[in-house]
Amino acid sequence: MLHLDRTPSTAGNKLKPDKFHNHRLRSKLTVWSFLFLTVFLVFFLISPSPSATFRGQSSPAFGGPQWEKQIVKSTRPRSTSGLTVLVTGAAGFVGSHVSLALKKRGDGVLGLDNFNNYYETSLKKARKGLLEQAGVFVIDADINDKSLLDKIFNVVAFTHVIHLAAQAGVRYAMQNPNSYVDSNIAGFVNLLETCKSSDPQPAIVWASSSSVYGVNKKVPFSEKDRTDQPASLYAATKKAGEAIAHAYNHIYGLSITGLRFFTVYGPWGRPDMAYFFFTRDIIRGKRITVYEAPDGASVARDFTYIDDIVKGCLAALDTAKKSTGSGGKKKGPAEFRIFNLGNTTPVPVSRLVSLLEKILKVKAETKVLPLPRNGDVQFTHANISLAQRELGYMPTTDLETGLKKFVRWYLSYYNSASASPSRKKNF
Ligand SMILES: O=C(O)[C@H]1O[C@H](OP(=O)(O)OP(=O)(O)OC[C@H]2O[C@@H](n3ccc(=O)[nH]c3=O)[C@H](O)[C@@H]2O)[C@H](O)[C@@H](O)[C@@H]1O
Repeated sequence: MLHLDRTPSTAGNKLKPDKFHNHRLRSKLTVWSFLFLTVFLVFFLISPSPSATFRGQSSPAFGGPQWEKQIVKSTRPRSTSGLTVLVTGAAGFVGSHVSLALKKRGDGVLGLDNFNNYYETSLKKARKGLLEQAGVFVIDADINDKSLLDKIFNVVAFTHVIHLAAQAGVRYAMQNPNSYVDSNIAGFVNLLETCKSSDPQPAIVWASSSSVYGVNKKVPFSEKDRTDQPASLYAATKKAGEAIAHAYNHIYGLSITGLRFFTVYGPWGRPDMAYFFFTRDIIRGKRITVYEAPDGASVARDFTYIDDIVKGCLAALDTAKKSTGSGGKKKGPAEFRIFNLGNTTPVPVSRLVSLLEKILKVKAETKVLPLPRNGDVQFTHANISLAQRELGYMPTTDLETGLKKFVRWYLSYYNSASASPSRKKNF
């Protein structure tokens, strides 16, 4: 309040110069504030937002001679007839198995994975550990990072790309729809953009899904059946992927093979899948929810064991014809294929539960609920005659045998995980 006391009580001539001075000061301040705001706005507009960083900016950590050396070493095939393959989603379930199988038979392999936290990242890191032991270098990056992809393709002339990076899971799409669009559509387009511009263009094999058959009633599902009735956003993005793949094949001469996987399970699997969390919950004595169809009919899946899927993936790579274009220009028609990779023996979910009870020797606490409208379909069943004919694909593992292998892995992985930090068991 003291300053108020010092204010002249009467206005007079003495006030005039002050008034003038104050006015100039105010204009100066206005100009400077305006300049400051402009600079701030310009800076704000040109600096990348967090989502832009996710969608396309390259991390400065990538690059340099040491990094390139690791890539070259990892992608060098053992013999001149070997493939040079980029595996996206390499720290994922199918990706890690496929990467190891390729490396084991002598192909050159580079892995790419964004290690997102859709499920426990420690499991993804453990898979990466196995790949590193086998000599596969895995880059921690997103398929939406265009400049990173371009950098990798500048270092290596890939003969093949197997694209397994995706946002998986049918039910999670209701919680996080954008994640499906980012990975399964935007990310796929980004990868195809790099592939189409590269010289030579690689042949591409990628993971579609049995879910594209949606609410179809005719079984077994054949590649010729309609796929325009998806029951989940996940299925819709996989169907969109198939359409996008066709466009890139048509315009740029990319050789593309889509594989419709049917509920793949096995060791090093995905914790978001029913067989995996049923096992965990049964062991812990936690109640599991088993869905049944509204009319009391069973809900069934054509569960397919991981080793069978890996054989299908390798056969798809080996039989893929070369892309015909180069540097973004088509030079002739290129191969476009789609195959079902299933087991051909649908099993009710109730049977999955009783098999787990038998293997674990624990009675499951179950709650039966009608199949909710959350993206799940009532049944899947693959007709695999096309894959049989063209790829020599023949699944050999029934659900009980596969689940035994899964449970053995599960117990050893999680027991040793709690006992020691190193979980370097072999596949
Ligand atoms: O075939 C495919 O393409 C898809 O297979 C699986 O999807 P899904 O077959 O639904 O596998 P789970 O989520 O493991 O469900 C298996 C079965 O268990 C049932 N379920 C699931 C969860 C639950 O709490 N209770 C239950 O009975 C489901 O209705 C379904 O019939 C994968 O999660 C998808 O990523 C993949 O694309």
